[in-house]
Amino acid sequence: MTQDELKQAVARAAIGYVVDGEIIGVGTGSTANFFIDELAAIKHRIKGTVASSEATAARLQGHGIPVFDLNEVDSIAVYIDGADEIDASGAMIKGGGAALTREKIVASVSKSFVCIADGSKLVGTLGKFALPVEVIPMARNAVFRQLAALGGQPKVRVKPGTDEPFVTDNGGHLIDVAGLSITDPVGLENTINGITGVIAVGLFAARGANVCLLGTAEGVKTLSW
Ligand SMILES: O=C(CO)[C@H](O)[C@H](O)COP(=O)(O)O
Repeated sequence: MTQDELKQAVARAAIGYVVDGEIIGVGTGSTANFFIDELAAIKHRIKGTVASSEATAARLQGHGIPVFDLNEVDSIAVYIDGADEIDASGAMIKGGGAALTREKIVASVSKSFVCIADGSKLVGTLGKFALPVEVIPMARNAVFRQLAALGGQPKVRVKPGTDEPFVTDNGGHLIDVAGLSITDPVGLENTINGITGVIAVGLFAARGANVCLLGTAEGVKTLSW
């Protein structure tokens, strides 16, 4: 099976976690896009969605699926999203698609987090994928120096084909930190959250996944915490 077929399989399996009549939180990225396309077929069963990025909102709306502003919503039944890496405890690195801050916000008000990922995303120790950190633009270099002091190799994410910093949906800049071996995900999440100028770090450990639907050649495996 191709990686896209594995992503499609977990996206389809995630439909089983959609709660009828409720608001569903929807993540960002290629796996989440497969999920949105599956959700379109059962859109009449849900009240609507909250999107974790402008791109996700546009895809949902393109399917005629209602998208609510988070400020209009009291609670979200389930949040369904991909990951760049997930470990055996359900801790994740996210933000390869630049949506980490809104993903973290939507996940934080959701009753459960269902991670959908192809099998390549399951790792023993987080950190092979460079850890994204969203920062306030004026603090970019100050945060960069503090991230370097933690032992990684930070790099400012740029707009494709330019030397200009990439700008997120929130107007933030991104620093991707390579070379970290994250043996204490909750501790590192707290440490990076404590750096002034950081908007959010793409470590989802204090609040990790409750379920992971993992696409493998042998079928979709379910991990739960
Ligand atoms: O965190 C994310 C976006 O900010 C995505 O969930 C993550 O990058 C995985 O993407 P994909 O499903 O395309 O592999």
